Amino acid sequence: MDDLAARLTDADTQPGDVRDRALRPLSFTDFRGQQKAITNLKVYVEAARRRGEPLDHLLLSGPPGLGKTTLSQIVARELGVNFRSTSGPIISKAGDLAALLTNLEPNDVLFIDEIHRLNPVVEEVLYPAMEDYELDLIIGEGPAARSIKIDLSPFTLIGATTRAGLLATPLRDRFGIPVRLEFYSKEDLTEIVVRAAGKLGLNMTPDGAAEIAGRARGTPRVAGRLLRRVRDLTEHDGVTVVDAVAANVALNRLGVDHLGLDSQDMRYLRTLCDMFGGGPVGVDTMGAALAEARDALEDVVEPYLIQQGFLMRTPRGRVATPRAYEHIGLPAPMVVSNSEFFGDDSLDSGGVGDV
Ligand SMILES: Nc1ncnc2c1ncn2[C@@H]1O[C@H](COP(=O)(O)OP(=O)(O)OP(=O)(O)O)[C@@H](O)[C@H]1O
Ligand SMILES: [Mg+2]
Repeated sequence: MDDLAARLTDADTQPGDVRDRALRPLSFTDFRGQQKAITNLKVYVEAARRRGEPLDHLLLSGPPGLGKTTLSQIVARELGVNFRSTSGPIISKAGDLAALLTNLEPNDVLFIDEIHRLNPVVEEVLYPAMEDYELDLIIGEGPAARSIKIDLSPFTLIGATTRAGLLATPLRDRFGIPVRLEFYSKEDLTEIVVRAAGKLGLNMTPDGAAEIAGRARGTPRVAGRLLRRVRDLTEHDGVTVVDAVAANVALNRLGVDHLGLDSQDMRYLRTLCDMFGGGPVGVDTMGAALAEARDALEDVVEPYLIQQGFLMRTPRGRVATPRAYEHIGLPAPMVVSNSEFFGDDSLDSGGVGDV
């Protein structure tokens, strides 16, 4: 396969994405989608600002590229406070966190990205800080060790995570405002693309934007990346107005089909349906057939195929759905019984190595 890490359709951030910063919405008004979450957040932010108090601690969770970092910056800006940013794996010692916290001004936002990757020792320090704006630190070692308390300015912690399930319960419970970001509708993504095209100075029709939105896997980061590539290709071809036809031509050249599947996805589905009769087949076998690591398939290729109903993970291995056959233009096999899909009860995932 081509380099999985450099896929156009990958929701995770890539080195080229730094240019996206120019496209970042800077206010609630600029931010499209996530209607429910935004409506509530606006009310809380407004209330906190009016009272001159810090906003309650906010936990943003959801898949990569949906706007957690963007939204955190917007919240700080709308609150009119400083935005200090760090990330779970960077804070290795309690002292590092203490330094960050003691440098905050009243009501500032401290943003901790990938908060599920905080060191447990650091996490312990965070609890009293979040609850009472107090630091409990142990200075020294052995008999000379003593504990000291330091008062902190009131602040708002914004945690972001793609894996909310990995957060320790005591930490999760200390966030007054949990917000889960959802995949974007095609309509919202279309608006996002229209706006971003405007910022890039690209003459794009709403139809053209909708073509990109439909293939962006519900993810603004992917939409932005596709938009930039479409701009490159159409500019090169001397296209002055990017309408649906022009966008379509460019996207097909990029190898992203109308459902957002790229050549790697198609190769996965063809291998599963053609070579292995639609499964069930173990993921290690799929990995060997495609010359890919199991992890890469599980984390990078399969989630979107499952979400789109092309693939099922069963105790006996991967199984293609009729929709997968339809999409790659092969006749689906006759009826497959339930037991074939779900395997035997005794074959629980623990018992089968290659699932
Ligand atoms: N609602 C939105 N409207 C417009 N652009 C958006 C929106 N949400 C995200 N974006 C754009 O998508 C890109 C990715 O957003 P962001 O970095 O905030 O995602 P994230 O959830 O923090 O991802 P990760 O989990 O990888 O940290 C950014 O370039 C941002 O400008
Ligand atoms: Mg982020």
